[in-house]
Amino acid sequence: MSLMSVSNLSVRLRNRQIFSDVSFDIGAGEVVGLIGPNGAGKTTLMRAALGLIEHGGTSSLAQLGAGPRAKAVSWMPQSREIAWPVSVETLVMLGRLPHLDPYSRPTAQDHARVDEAIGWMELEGMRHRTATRLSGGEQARVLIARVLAQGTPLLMADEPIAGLDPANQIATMETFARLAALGKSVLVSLHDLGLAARHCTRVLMLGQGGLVADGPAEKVLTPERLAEIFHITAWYQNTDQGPVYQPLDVIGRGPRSG
Ligand SMILES: Nc1ncnc2c1ncn2[C@@H]1O[C@H](COP(=O)(O)OP(=O)(O)OP(=O)(O)O)[C@@H](O)[C@H]1O
Repeated sequence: MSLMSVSNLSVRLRNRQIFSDVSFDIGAGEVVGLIGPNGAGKTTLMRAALGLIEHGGTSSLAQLGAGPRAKAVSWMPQSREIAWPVSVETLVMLGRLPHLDPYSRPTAQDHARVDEAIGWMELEGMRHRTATRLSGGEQARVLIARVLAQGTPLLMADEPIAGLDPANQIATMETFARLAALGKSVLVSLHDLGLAARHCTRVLMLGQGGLVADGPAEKVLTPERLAEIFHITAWYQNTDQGPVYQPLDVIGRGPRSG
């Protein structure tokens, strides 16, 4: 079953072609990592696929009306601003808005989804704290909980683990894997190639102008592509604890001194 499908997607911004001819499907049970250097167009691709910006080609999500789309996909943008000084619990409940009847209070099911999301992101101890007074990383985890509470089959998140400490980065990627085990899917942009290799079932690599590779990490993260697209070398080993990638050096610049 396809949860999203984009076909020949292209975006032009201010007379500059950001990417073109991007096509892929996401089925149930996938954690898809979207990688690419700064400016490659990861955010633009996700926003176009959601129908938030003008694009060429087709996207199944962009074709939905706002109501059905909010039940099909939850979206965590890169900006982490929390505008209102509400409690963590209230903020996570905002994820239930697409399901709430405007004239009635949240149901037991809404509360159960909020409790589940708070549990997944290990936020129980901060449930009653004011969200705007949390640290940047804590706020990010609350915002992830909000999209989890939305309970959609597909979650799309733009660099959700940026700014999280290593334990919370790993825990968040493991939460995505748990969602996939339940038949949901996640499309997540990230810069950490090691975490992408370890936790994503599939990796989409975006280069200047379009998609350059789509497949399992060990097939996508070849030395040639790391050199050509990311301008780095990396150490790779398939260990008994899974694949390990460690970026080593910038090609053409050599190690930095001082
Ligand atoms: N509103 C806009 N008008 C013009 N150009 C834009 C606009 N938004 C983004 N761009 C350009 O589109 C390109 C892709 O940007 P985008 O934010 O999608 O990249 P990204 O891969 O998400 O980058 P990063 O890893 O730095 O977050 C960049 O060159 C950017 O300058």
